[in-house]
Amino acid sequence: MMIKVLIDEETLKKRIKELAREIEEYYLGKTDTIHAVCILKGSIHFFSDLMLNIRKLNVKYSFIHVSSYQGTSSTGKIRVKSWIDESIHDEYVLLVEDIVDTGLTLQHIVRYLKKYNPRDFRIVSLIEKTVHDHGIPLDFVGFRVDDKFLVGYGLDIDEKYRNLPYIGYVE
Ligand SMILES: O=P(O)(O)OC[C@H]1O[C@H](OP(=O)(O)OP(=O)(O)O)[C@H](O)[C@@H]1O
Ligand SMILES: Nc1nc2[nH]cnc2c(=O)[nH]1
Repeated sequence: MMIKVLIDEETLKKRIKELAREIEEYYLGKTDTIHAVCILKGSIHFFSDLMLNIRKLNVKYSFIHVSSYQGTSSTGKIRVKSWIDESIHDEYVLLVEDIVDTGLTLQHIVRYLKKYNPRDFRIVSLIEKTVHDHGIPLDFVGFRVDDKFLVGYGLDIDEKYRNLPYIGYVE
């Protein structure tokens, strides 16, 4: 399969630093500690790089593992492989997602996380696809991309390409 570079390593790094500043700006004056929730597996690299750039806040980490894609299409069914406990109750929660496409994954996660009654609930996504009206208000977005199936920097096709250091698309 031919992979073309869409967002190179340097552009990713630069934008993630900017996102970290935007996120710090939002929380400073409200709280000194946030609770970041990483959605595995796709968000692993984004989560790690973003958190290493947040310098002005204490950050608690939690991890959720869900999946719904087979090949390049959503099965429409969200499989929850691992979940978190109620420790986000009354906390400033930042949900960290790599990509929002149909929005099904986030809709599911947000619905259940809100039952724990966090004090504040924000979402950051590295990429927002603009083809679907996914209907989820995203607080911080790295890049907006049209209808391409992306790989790399955590994103896969059947578990391949996650370790590419850039974001590419299949021709
Ligand atoms: O908005 P949606 O259409 O629901 O798509 C977005 C989700 O799809 C991918 O996860 P995937 O199911 O491939 O699992 P993975 O993160 O483990 O690769 C991606 O990491 C998002 O979580
Ligand atoms: N790898 C990958 N997973 C996705 N899940 C939803 N959209 C995408 C995409 O473009 N690439």
